[in-house]
Amino acid sequence: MKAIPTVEAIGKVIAHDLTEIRPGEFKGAAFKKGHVISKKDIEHLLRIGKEHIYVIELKEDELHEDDAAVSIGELICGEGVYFTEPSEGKINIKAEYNGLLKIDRRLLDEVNDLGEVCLATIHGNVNIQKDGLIGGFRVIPLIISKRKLQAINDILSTSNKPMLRVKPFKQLKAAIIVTGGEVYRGLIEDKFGPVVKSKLNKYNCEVIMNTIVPDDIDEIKEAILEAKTMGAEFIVVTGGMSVDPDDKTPGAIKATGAEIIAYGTPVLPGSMLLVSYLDHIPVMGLPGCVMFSHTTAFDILLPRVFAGEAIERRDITGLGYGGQCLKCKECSFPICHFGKV
Ligand SMILES: Nc1nc2c(c(=O)[nH]1)N[C@H]1C(S)=C(S)[C@@H](COP(=O)(O)OP(=O)(O)OC[C@H]3O[C@@H](n4cnc5c(N)ncnc54)[C@H](O)[C@@H]3O)O[C@H]1N2
Ligand code: MOO
Repeated sequence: MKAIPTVEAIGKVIAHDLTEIRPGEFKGAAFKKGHVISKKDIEHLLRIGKEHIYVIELKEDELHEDDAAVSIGELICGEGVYFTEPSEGKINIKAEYNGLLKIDRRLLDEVNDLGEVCLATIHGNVNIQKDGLIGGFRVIPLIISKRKLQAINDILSTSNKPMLRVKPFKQLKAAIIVTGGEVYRGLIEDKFGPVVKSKLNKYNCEVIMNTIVPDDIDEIKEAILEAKTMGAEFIVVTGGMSVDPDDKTPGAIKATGAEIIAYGTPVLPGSMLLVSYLDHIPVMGLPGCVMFSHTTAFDILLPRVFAGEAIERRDITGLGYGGQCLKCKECSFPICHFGKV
């Protein structure tokens, strides 16, 4: 810190907040610590009685916190991610459009581990809305060494993908196949199809087939294969997922030749969910709880399906940590721990 005449301070960084009081009108910081003094500020500074001020002198290899935040924002924000103007050294990081938020956790941890920086985010793999807040970045001190910026750059260059990205959702054609003899015979009204449809509609999805079949392996299998022939890019089969003799859905999905990624997910509700791929088309078996519960394993996986991600076994088995829904009175998912790993 160094005291200099105010008239010589253009381009210098103010070392602490400077208070202005205009009786009956205003009391507060006229200039914040860290502010870079411009020509138009000089008159204002003199008006509040500052003929000399303490400034921080940036050395050749140092950066002001605002400049550091902008430089790092440019390094970490990839496709579909933008950041706001720095304010008090902090940028907010937001989504350019709706999509699946991807965060490289290793890069995030390594950057924070450097010290003197703070990069905080929400969890990844969630459906993020346009302009939704992804996180914030600031450097901890008022000035930071350019070497730190280089170190961050070095960490980020160990990956061929940016740390933060938003994958746009695809407009998939979907098929809903409702199983259950009681529904097929009209003993009860189908309540499952509409629940699934409304969940798919949130992703601008076109439902090209919506059919009801009895608990019969061949009929369910044929319906799945027909959906594929019709051009379905996502096939959902409801009901018949547990252990009763009439529960035929897992067997029927298998009989189509689909590769079963997981039958059973460590998620409650949603434990009996099945994820498979039939020639790269995701085919899911949905247990009764998806109709009954507000939020289940199905909601956790949907954004990934619509972003075109291939779901692997480890993606499913890793859901146990954070896989218990607390069934809050008002569901705030995805703004909760559910489905976050
Ligand atoms: N012994 C065990 N029993 C159950 C287990 C288990 O692990 N061991 N898991 C439970 C869990 S978890 C769930 S979830 C359900 C899964 O049920 P299913 O997917 O087999 O559902 P269904 O038996 O087909 O139906 C259950 C219930 O829901 C009604 N239903 C089904 N489809 C429709 C529809 N389209 N519209 C209206 N209502 C529908 C159906 O009539 C039944 O009442 O299994 C537990 N059991
Ligand atoms: O598939 Mo069930 O949730 O766990 O109710």
